[in-house]
Amino acid sequence: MSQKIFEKKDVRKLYLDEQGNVDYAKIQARWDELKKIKVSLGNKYFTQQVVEKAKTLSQEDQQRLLDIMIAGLTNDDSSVGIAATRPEDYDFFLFYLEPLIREYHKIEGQTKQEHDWNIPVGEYVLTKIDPKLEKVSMRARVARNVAGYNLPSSMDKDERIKFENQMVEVFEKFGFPGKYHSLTPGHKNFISDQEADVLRSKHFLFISMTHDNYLMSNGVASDWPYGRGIWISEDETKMVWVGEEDQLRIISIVQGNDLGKVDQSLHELLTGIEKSGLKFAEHPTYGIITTCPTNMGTGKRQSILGKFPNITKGGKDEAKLKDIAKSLGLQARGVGGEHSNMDSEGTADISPSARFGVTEAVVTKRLYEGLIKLYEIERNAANEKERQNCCNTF
Ligand SMILES: Nc1ncnc2c1ncn2[C@@H]1O[C@H](COP(=O)(O)OP(=O)(O)OP(=O)(O)O)[C@@H](O)[C@H]1O
Repeated sequence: MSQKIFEKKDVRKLYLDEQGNVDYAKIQARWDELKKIKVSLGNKYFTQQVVEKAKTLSQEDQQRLLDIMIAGLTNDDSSVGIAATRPEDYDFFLFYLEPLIREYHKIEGQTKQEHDWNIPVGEYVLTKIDPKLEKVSMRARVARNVAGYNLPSSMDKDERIKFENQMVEVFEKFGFPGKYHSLTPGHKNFISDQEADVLRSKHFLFISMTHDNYLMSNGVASDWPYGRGIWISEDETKMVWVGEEDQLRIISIVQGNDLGKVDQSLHELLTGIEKSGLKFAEHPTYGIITTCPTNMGTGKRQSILGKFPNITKGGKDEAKLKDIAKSLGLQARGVGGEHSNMDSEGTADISPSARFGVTEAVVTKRLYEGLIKLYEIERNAANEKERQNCCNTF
């Protein structure tokens, strides 16, 4: 089922009865089928108790619950499979979502998300790890959604366009020199496919969402490319994605070696957007509200693009780097982000995995401390290779 691209409007019909009401028998049959392939968290926590509680809700709310888990029902390889439809889902459907969020983020007890952007500049300097790390591509992003709007999975075309236009007004007034580039046909800032591809080749703009069966089936990619675009600062270090998995992805990319500088740049941009009057959706316990519950907490992901030719054996053994990174609390992705490959130099996007229960400052600290260990393992792998080459010559 996950091989072809399915649209939300078609997929959801599979789980409705003849009257157009949610059909729990059909949902359960599909979850049972998937249990033989892979058990996503959405599947695991769709218990009989959840079904009983769901049946007490209005039909409209039952359909919202179906929409929340529809990507998990559609995709055989789903690990979580959940996308919230509105910020309120994290209260209204907590009877289903809470255990799932707690398991994913390994939350024990009464942990509550705290924020701290107090990141020292000059402390997390990559050349202290290795003098060769003079000019590294460093990126940090936060996900944000604006209170009062639906989340991208349930926005309709008009709402997407309205949101984009509200953001254009913010960009025109918020004081950072830069330009908004829109993918919306007919928009005053419209850019062609070729111009969009240039921005993608620089790692600035997101790829078309219509090839992603998760984003298509849960509706995040609906109405593509309406309401989508990117604002980029004049010096190309700050950017804002509009209309991707979250309404906003606020990003900084800096070439250098001080991790604190990319945070400083990101925080300036975030504060500038906040000052424009936008109020971001936030949960009192789970922090920043994001479409996917895996990003809840800080909503922050911070990475560097690093080369690990020895661990990966020239990019051929990506799994080894991924396993080592995981053991250090880090995630290794390919050069083009999630689901992409590393290159022949073993270039990977390395970021800390934790999103919830750590502050923004701790994310940076974790990245730095993880990199100290990862580069040590890379050096050891290089030494080992040299030793073997040397022995082989005798
Ligand atoms: N340190 C970095 N320097 C430059 N570009 C980067 C860096 N890290 C990631 N990127 C680029 O950012 C883009 C987005 O990556 P990706 O979609 O994996 O992550 P994301 O925006 O954090 O969202 P998500 O985690 O939801 O997938 C990709 O093009 C990726 O290559």
